[in-house]
Amino acid sequence: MSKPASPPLTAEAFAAACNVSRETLSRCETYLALLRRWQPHLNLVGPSTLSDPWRRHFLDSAQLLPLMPEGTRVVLDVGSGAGFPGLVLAILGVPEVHLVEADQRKVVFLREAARHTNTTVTVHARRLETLDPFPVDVVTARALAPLPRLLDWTAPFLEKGAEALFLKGEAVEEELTESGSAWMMRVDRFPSRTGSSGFVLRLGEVRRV
Ligand SMILES: C[S@@+](CC[C@H](N)C(=O)[O-])C[C@H]1O[C@@H](n2cnc3c(N)ncnc32)[C@H](O)[C@@H]1O
Repeated sequence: MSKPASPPLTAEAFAAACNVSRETLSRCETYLALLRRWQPHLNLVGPSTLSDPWRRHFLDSAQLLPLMPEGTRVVLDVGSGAGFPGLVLAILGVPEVHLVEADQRKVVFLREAARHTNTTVTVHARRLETLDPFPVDVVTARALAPLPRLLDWTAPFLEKGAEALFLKGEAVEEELTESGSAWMMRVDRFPSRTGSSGFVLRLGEVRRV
């Protein structure tokens, strides 16, 4: 028998699960309201995910925070789209967040969402492959590319010592196997806290073989 679907996570349950203050939750609510307003025009996220946004987007993003190395200051989120996970991490207090997004219309949304939520982020309106590397502590990505391509694209940052936190689906083992011949790295997997069949993949000491 298949697992019954969980009821949608409430904003309050998200806040309790992630230890989010009332003020921070209110900024997340502002972000979600803007996302709902822009969604019909830009199709920013899968439409069905908006029936459970606190689980599918906010908890999915926020679960990365406790997996970051202590003292993390700078996060680079690649292929940010509507801002998941990067903008949520900035709202939750990561001091310096860089969002990389190639689609100019999504870039406009990201800048508006940052303005409406009073969040300081740097939005790089370009393809990741054209971004000159700079020191970052953590690289994040969700739904951008299969692992081998993701590693190629983010290597300039990871080979300088950054850790990766990639949100991955259930095919994570196949993706790791495909990457294995080209990369040496420390790998940790964490089952998604959203209850999906996905994983957070944490990679460190990434080196090309
Ligand atoms: C499927 S969406 C995922 C967006 C977001 N991370 C999420 O999970 O909701 C992938 C995003 O990556 C952007 N993108 C794809 N290739 C890119 C690249 N090489 N550099 C920067 N952005 C890219 C696309 O424009 C799109 O917004």
